[in-house]
Amino acid sequence: MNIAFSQVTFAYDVDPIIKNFSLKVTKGDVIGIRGASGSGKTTLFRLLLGFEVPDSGTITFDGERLTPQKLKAFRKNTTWLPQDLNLGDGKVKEVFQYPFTFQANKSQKPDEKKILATFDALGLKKNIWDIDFSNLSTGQRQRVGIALCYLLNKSILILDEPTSALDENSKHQVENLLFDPQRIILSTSHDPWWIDRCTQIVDLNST
Ligand SMILES: Nc1ncnc2c1ncn2[C@@H]1O[C@H](COP(=O)(O)OP(=O)(O)OP(=O)(O)O)[C@@H](O)[C@H]1O
Repeated sequence: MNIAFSQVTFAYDVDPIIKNFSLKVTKGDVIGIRGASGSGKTTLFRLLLGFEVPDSGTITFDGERLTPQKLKAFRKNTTWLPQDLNLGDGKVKEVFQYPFTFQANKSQKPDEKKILATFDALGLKKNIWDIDFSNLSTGQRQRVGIALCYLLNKSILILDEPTSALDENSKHQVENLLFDPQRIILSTSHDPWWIDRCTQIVDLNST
């Protein structure tokens, strides 16, 4: 499994946000993208997921360009965890199940026991099960999102600042749950702890 950006340039308007950007990623890689606010970190993910199209250059998955059909296969293998996850209205026990109702995720549907064991590993208490997702703290929402990433069990993870609201113990749990030699992780992070654990660091300030 591999992903490659080759000489990718992209502008929303006139000035390119991404200029001649190249990156090769293979199974087992944990990519840490850092850069100032507005340097284009989220834009890179949007290009990869096909929400934007490069003005020039190519993005490939397993050596093939991301045509609409290839993109479908790519997204099926991918979970994107945004920095401020919003699972919608409802108690955690309701909204957490929602992604598992999608066709691509049905086979991974966990039972309550497995979900609560994952929550426990991330230091989330059982009582959050009955709390409205929107009433959770930022750090709790982030850990619920990490639990979701773990249980969806996809081979590509796109993580936006995955440890920004976590204490050190929770960070170790994230590493235990998500790092996998069979998986690609693409992340943005300003957290030195996380960056230290990345196999490749991309600095958008210097491109
Ligand atoms: N849909 C859009 N239309 C026009 N400009 C956009 C759009 N989305 C983002 N931009 C601009 O593109 C630049 C890069 O934005 P992007 O969100 O990729 O940065 P970022 O590095 O992820 O920032 P942050 O760390 O603040 O999340 C910014 O100047 C932003 O204003």
